[in-house]
Amino acid sequence: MADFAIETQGLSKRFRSQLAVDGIDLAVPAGAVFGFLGPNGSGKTTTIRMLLGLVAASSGSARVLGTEMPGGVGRVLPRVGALVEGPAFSPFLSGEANLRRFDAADRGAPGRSRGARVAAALDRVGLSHAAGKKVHAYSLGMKQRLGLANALLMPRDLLVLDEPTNGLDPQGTREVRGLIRSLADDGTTVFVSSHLLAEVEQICSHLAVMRAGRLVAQGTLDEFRSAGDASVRVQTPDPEAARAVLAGLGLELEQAAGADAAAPPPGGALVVARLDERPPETVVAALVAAGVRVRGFEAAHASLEQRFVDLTGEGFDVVQ
Ligand SMILES: Nc1ncnc2c1ncn2[C@@H]1O[C@H](COP(=O)(O)OP(=O)(O)OP(=O)(O)O)[C@@H](O)[C@H]1O
Repeated sequence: MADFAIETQGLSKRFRSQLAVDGIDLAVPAGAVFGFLGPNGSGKTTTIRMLLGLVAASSGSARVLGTEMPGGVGRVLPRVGALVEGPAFSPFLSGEANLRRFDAADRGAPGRSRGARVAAALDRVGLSHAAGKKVHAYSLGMKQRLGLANALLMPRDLLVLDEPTNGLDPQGTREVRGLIRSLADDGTTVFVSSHLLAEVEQICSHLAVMRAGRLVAQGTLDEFRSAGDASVRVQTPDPEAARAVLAGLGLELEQAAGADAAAPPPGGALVVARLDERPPETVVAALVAAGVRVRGFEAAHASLEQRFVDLTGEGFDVVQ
């Protein structure tokens, strides 16, 4: 198996005057749960469509499961489960009948075991109870689950999911997260796009961030977490003295979010400064040496959310 499940070089897509995807170099390690994050319109779906051979790239190259696309599409796609803009289900057939039709269209899927395969896929996405219901009576979330079940009919090496929790309620979202985790535990590489930071943060081992067609960052979740600016937060009854010590060390003081200078909390006021390269313990030592009473001390990197706002220039919907 290739080291990378997906690899692109300079992959671009132009729609008339608009460069929807602008020369991206993606590297999705085999076995990763890879979050493809970006605001609406940043080029995620267009990238996914190029990876699956649904739309031709304007320039650049893409390898999926070690095979050049779109040339290898016939060999690669049977190993890839995809959920992209919901498959075209027939509204007047039941969920089960729809899945049977999709399964029958897959030449690699043996007919004898079709019933068991369809039942297992429905069960995996929690739709067994609605198997016989016609799809036009499904809610958006149920249709989304059916799309997932379709992607899961056969064992896959790679799952490509475009906004898989779109339309799901919080319970459904949790279930899909759990499902993605269990698939990843089975060794499947999962490439999942989202505009919800909270969603990918909880399930992904790796992230890439898109902004206006460009890939602005990619790496492991841990790399993202430790890449942001760090700060120190000091809880003290001597805020003025603490500020003087921090400023004396050359650290830039920041406004403490939520701190109310007029009414310091019983534990003392919160003093926050941006940390440079020095180890945080040297800051504690300087505070103590200056006689500042330290009741609480925390050195932390900027939140992942702040990092994404910095990278994309806009906020993410972090509520889910
Ligand atoms: N077929 C098309 N013709 C013209 N422009 C398109 C086409 N498909 C996408 N675009 C444009 O390309 C840009 C990127 O769209 P894309 O759907 O890839 O973004 P996205 O990150 O998936 O956003 P969303 O989360 O809203 O789906 C958008 O400005 C979109 O309007």
